Amino acid sequence: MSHRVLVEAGPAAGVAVLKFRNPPVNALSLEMLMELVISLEKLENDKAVRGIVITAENPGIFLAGLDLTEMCGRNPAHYAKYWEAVQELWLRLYQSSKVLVAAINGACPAGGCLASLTCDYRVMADNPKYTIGLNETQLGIIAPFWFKDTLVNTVGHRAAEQALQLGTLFPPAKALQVGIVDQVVPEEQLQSAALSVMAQWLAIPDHARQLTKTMMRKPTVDQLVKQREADIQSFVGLISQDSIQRALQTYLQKLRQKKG
Ligand SMILES: CCCCCCCCC/C=C/C(=O)SCCNC(=O)CCNC(=O)[C@H](O)C(C)(C)COP(=O)(O)OP(=O)(O)OC[C@H]1O[C@@H](n2cnc3c(N)ncnc32)[C@H](O)[C@@H]1OP(=O)(O)O
Repeated sequence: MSHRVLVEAGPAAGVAVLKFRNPPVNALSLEMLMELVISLEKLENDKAVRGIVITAENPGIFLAGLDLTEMCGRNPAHYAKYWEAVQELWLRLYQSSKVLVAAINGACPAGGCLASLTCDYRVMADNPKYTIGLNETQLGIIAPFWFKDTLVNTVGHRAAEQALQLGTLFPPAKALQVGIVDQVVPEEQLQSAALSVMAQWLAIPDHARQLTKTMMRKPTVDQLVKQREADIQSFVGLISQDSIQRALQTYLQKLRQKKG
């Protein structure tokens, strides 16, 4: 049974809705990653499902990204296991044969942004409190090459370079301008807008759309597939460094103090 991921039949035939529900912030813990991978595998094998809307159960936070506590103060074996799960989720999402539409109803930093970038289309709620982007540099860490490639494939090289170096978190209107999201709609219309876009994509014959998607994405996927183990080792090496651990601890501390 999945606790952190809710899968519901959508209101339209052939559409499922996958909802994140991992309080307080929908961080991608190891358990959450594993549950997502299992849910996606089930959906992938379900012939009745042609499209998946991905959203958060509770508006406010779409996905807070990777769980920082999985990357702090753990041992190398844990880091390796965690990173393999992050890779696995990206591979499942990016290679999904289904139409994926992200209905972004909250904050969407780093790993959250990455997850939405694997979708075929992103609709974001027009709430200035919500931001989206790969903000890794702001944490003193570096987005791995396949995070970078996913962004480049979406917004182009120049916009990706600037966004990545600055670790920019874009509010909705700016995100639309840069092309990180495809559409911004009033918050109360988010789900209906996502479903209406889904209907447009589902009007295309599956096999033609799927082969086209594979053609577009395969070179990026192959880059990771051919060096998965090296990518894990590189992550473990970097994340274990004292300076990186200190940077992450400081960032977590800042998040916690923000409240007091
Ligand atoms: C060179 C080397 C390269 C090595 C290569 C490294 C590559 C790694 C790539 C990394 C990818 C990532 O996704 S890194 C993660 C990036 N994520 C972020 O920067 C998001 C940080 N979070 C936020 O901005 C905010 O929390 C936000 C999501 C907007 C929600 O704000 P709110 O005010 O509603 O809630 P908060 O009070 O801030 O948070 C509630 C609690 O959740 C915790 N929390 C928040 N985000 C968390 C997170 N991602 N992981 C764990 N815990 C988190 C807070 O600490 C609080 O804990 P308590 O105080 O204890 O209750």
